[in-house]
Amino acid sequence: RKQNPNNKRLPPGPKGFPIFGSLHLLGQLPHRDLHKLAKKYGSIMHLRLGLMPTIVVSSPQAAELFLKTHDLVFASRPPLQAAKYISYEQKNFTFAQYGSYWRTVRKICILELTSSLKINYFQFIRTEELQLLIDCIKQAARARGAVDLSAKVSSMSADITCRMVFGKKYEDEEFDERGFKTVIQETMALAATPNLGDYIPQIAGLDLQGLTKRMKAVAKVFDGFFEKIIEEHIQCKDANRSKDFVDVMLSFMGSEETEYKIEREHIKAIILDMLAATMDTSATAVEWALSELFKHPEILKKLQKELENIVGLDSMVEESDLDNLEYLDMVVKETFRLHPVAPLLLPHESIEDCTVNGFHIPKKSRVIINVWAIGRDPGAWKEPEKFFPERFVDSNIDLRGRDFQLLPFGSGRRGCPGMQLGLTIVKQVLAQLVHCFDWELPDGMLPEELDMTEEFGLVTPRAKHLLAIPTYRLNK
Ligand code: HEM
Repeated sequence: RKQNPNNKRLPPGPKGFPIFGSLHLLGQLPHRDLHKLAKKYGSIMHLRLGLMPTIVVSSPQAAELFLKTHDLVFASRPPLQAAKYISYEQKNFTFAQYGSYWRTVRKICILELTSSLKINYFQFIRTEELQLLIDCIKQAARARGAVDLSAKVSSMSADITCRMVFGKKYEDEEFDERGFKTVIQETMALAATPNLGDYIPQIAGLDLQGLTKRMKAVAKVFDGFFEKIIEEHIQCKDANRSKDFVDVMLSFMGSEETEYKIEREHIKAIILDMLAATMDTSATAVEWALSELFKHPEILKKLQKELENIVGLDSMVEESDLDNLEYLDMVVKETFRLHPVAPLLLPHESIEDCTVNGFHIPKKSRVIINVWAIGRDPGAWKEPEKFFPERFVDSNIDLRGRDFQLLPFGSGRRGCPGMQLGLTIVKQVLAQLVHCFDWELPDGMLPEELDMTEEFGLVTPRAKHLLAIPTYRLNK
């Protein structure tokens, strides 16, 4: 039983070494390491990572205590090095500390980007970009060539995001010689790499891992790009151009309307947030769903049958069909259960001391919700390792954060504000790819041979890109 200096009972957990604590217990896939540790120490576990008290939550019941019962106490974010160097000293929204700035920005973003009204308004962008992807895959089908689905879906997702946020697409070269997608991915990877400076702040300045240097380099690329976009928006005199997210954010610049004066740096930080939050998340979910379907051809067939019955082989899937596709909904839920896009959500931080389940949780503890482990909790799920969408037949469990055994979008105050938009993109893209094409793995690979290794990051995609050969299957 661990005690803190005031004799209050901390949750159980490994003892750890002086200074480094239990950092050595985390490897390449921390969600799996933490899952193993939770099996030994319990669903509310205390670790010291470096000098930082960290609480790891690994069951639906425990998640409910942190994200619902005591939601307000755990609604802040820790000050991470990545937010400092990449997100303009934490001026962004995703990593903002709990308080009125975060509240204001959250309100603006929901109103301008993720409300039902805006989701409907942006529908034409999703339809056009998805059509381009389907046309490109049709060409590959004619040539009997393999398609890099990971690359194609994520580049389409980047184009959708750019059009919603900036009002237009940018060519990769306009951004940086490495391309948009690569730099965003490097940024996400940098943000997710355990940074000694986050755990032992006293040595952050030494940059022992060279991460600060790399973060400053990507931040410079983004800054140049955002400056260009902001200038383009300010200079544009076309009165007929419809307003995009950047225009809206610019209209708040310098305004006294909000409690905080929103400056150029805030806007750049928030734009980056929106790009990072939208681009990779939906594409990664589609990539995992397709991987599971290719691994389970009978489930793929069943989904195609549903699409045939509801949509028919004479037409493509419309967004208005999505509500009628029950099996698609189950496939998406099952994918999120086994492959939550952000397996540890984003880190939360406690605003004050709190007692949870009899355990003392000190102020400024970092709280990690291991939704990857929760999706595999044998107390909540039968045969948890099995990909089995039918488990959702006659079940009310949904993805909205009310059912704590399935939390791919988090829950409570810090839950994902883009869930509806993300789900619409994931379902529509997945349904269209499965409806328009039959798929075969390349080089005679058998479904069971498909590699499912993950690459951990804030967003955790497949380690190896997903390749498959399409055959067009619609009548026209
Ligand atoms: C499939 C798609 C998506 C998934 C799986 C996803 C998942 C998540 C998760 C797990 C969190 C962290 C929740 C927490 O820390 O408790 C989050 C936060 C967030 N998401 Fe999403 N997301 C998706 C799409 C989007 C989209 C399309 C947007 C739109 C702009 C968005 C914007 C955000 C923002 C701004 C936050 C930070 C919220 C805050 O700190 O208050 N997400 N998302």
